[in-house]
Amino acid sequence: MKNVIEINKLTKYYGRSRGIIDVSFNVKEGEVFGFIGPNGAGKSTTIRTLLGFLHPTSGSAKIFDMDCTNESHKIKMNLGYIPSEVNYYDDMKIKDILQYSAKFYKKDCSKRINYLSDVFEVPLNKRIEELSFGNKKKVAIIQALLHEPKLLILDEPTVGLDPLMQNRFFEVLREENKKGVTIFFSSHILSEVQKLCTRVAIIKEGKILKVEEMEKLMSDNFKRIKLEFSKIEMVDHIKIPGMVSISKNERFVEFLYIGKINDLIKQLVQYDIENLSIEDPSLEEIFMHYYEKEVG
Ligand SMILES: Nc1ncnc2c1ncn2[C@@H]1O[C@H](COP(=O)(O)OP(=O)(O)OP(=O)(O)O)[C@@H](O)[C@H]1O
Repeated sequence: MKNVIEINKLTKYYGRSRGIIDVSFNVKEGEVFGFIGPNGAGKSTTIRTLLGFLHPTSGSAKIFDMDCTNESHKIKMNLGYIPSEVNYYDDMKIKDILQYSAKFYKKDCSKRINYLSDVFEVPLNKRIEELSFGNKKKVAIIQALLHEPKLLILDEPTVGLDPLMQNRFFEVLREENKKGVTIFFSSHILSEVQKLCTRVAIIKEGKILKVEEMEKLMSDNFKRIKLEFSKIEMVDHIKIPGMVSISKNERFVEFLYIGKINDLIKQLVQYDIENLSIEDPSLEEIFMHYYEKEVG
């Protein structure tokens, strides 16, 4: 499978302050790739460099094998971008904004505009100033999709959408992905990333901490263990190497376990346990774990 996005040692300094340092990863054709990190980690800097809005200090970024700085215009013919914040001229009608956008791609997008405005219930004849924040976001979504791009770069795309519209948006993304569209999905909402993405990059303080298949990230990581003891006194005696984030409540103990399940079971036989459950943690927990590990 060929790479749609190739980022190689990408570094961006804003004057003396760090944006991103030595960021390298690839996104393959047809992937739904998640990009996650805490505030100020460098997600927007990476995205803005991909879009040609920022020039890198060093390193390179390519989309469709074209340089993101020098060939941005050509790249954009096949790229759809949803920004986290949307700004439009207030007095323009939605249909005029969308038709104006469509002209850039030199193709007739009217059918697609009508289809998408039906899906997202966008009133094409209204002016921007009449719209709520969420409805403006929907206009940005249509704008990103109207020319049927091969790559979608999404920066916090669901912020402002109500749950119904979020679901519709995900349905549309799945449809697009089935048609072969590659999706680069940057989000703070980790449950969304977990639901949608097949691979994920974690960025922190400008550097990539990990690039991993979602399934592997979820299964190779720690597990969430829940134990129920027969007697409340036993709860205080539980001590197993590899247990972290422990919480105790009456006869119940919950913790995250890092290590081999076999080793855990060997340790558990010494306790009188009534019930046991082993679950995969959420992406949120994994993310917090990486974050805490780095900080601590
Ligand atoms: N225009 C700028 N001038 C100076 N520093 C900047 C500028 N834009 C971003 N930075 C710095 O670059 C670093 C990365 O910021 P960036 O906006 O890329 O992070 P982010 O991961 O998108 O954060 P958030 O999730 O809060 O949007 C931060 O330390 C930020 O302060």
